[in-house]
Amino acid sequence: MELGIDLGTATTVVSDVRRGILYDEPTVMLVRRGSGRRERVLAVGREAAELLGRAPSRYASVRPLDDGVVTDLETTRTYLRAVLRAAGQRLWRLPVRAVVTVPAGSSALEHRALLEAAEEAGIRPVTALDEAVAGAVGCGIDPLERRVHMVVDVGGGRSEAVAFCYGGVLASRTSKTGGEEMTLAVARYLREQQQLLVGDLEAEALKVRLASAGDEPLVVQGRDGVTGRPRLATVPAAEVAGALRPVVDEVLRTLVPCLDDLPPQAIADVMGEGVLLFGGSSLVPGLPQELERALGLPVKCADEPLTCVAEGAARALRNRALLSAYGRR
Ligand SMILES: Nc1ncnc2c1ncn2[C@@H]1O[C@H](COP(=O)(O)OP(=O)(O)OP(=O)(O)O)[C@@H](O)[C@H]1O
Repeated sequence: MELGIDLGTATTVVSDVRRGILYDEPTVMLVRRGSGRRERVLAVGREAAELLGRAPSRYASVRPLDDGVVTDLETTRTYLRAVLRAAGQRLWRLPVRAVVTVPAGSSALEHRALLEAAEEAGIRPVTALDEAVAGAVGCGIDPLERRVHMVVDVGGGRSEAVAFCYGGVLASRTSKTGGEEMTLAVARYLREQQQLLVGDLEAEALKVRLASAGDEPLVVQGRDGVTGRPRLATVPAAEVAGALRPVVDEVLRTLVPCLDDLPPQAIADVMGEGVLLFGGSSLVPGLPQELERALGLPVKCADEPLTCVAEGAARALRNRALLSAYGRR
């Protein structure tokens, strides 16, 4: 199997060179931790997310990444094994080689930890590639060109702006703010303005529904903050959007100065071509327009903002020149 693996803070996407997307589920697993015994995985991905808050107390939910970075080697290895099984590796019993993506702002130690966990999970050879470069490849850009390209990736745990050309990164900026902060902002708004307590899953679902709500009010279920009883609330879409605004502003404030590090010719290239935008949180209504205004440059949204990174990583696997220029070992 030749895989591109986008191991994101919120979502893990696995793409196979020939078969396309094999796995696209939340980055979470449910494990049983016994005294002295090894961790046993009860569920991974969507199934684990659905059991959050419902599973018996001897099970623990584990998220292997924090702000896009591996927190624990053993947990990440166990998680990757479970993902490969769910993606059908056991069925085919094929050796796996892969490109795994890492944030451009991750340190050598951080990406080495991910590579080590992947190797221990049986993925060999494995190369790390910046998410921004992989996403660009997934959208049909050739990062080996002389022309400068700039991409903005607004993900779950972090957001990045990266400019690159001719096999090298020219400038990058990282914000440890993304979709998860936006979800927290929605939950805070419901608690403070609507006196409604909701879990992370409900708050995230409300945030995602905003993209298709237009001006229609949104209905959300939770627990009344005063009586503790279940209650439905109808909230104006504009108020939910307003709750997201400070988080979006914070992301833009950190990413836009990436332009300051570029020479004038590079800006001219980006101006001609436009900035490519992807990542799940780029789907927040109005974000592309806000980014365009803040950068003063045209912004193009990826057709597949949630899967282009994994698809690009899988494609990069067969491009030796690209991997020797941008790959990290
Ligand atoms: N329609 C939508 N509107 C708003 N946010 C969305 C939408 N769809 C997905 N998201 C958010 O996108 C985020 C996941 O995006 P993505 O998969 O690009 O991030 P990731 O790769 O998991 O994280 P990171 O790159 O930060 O490690 C989640 O926070 C999710 O709530």
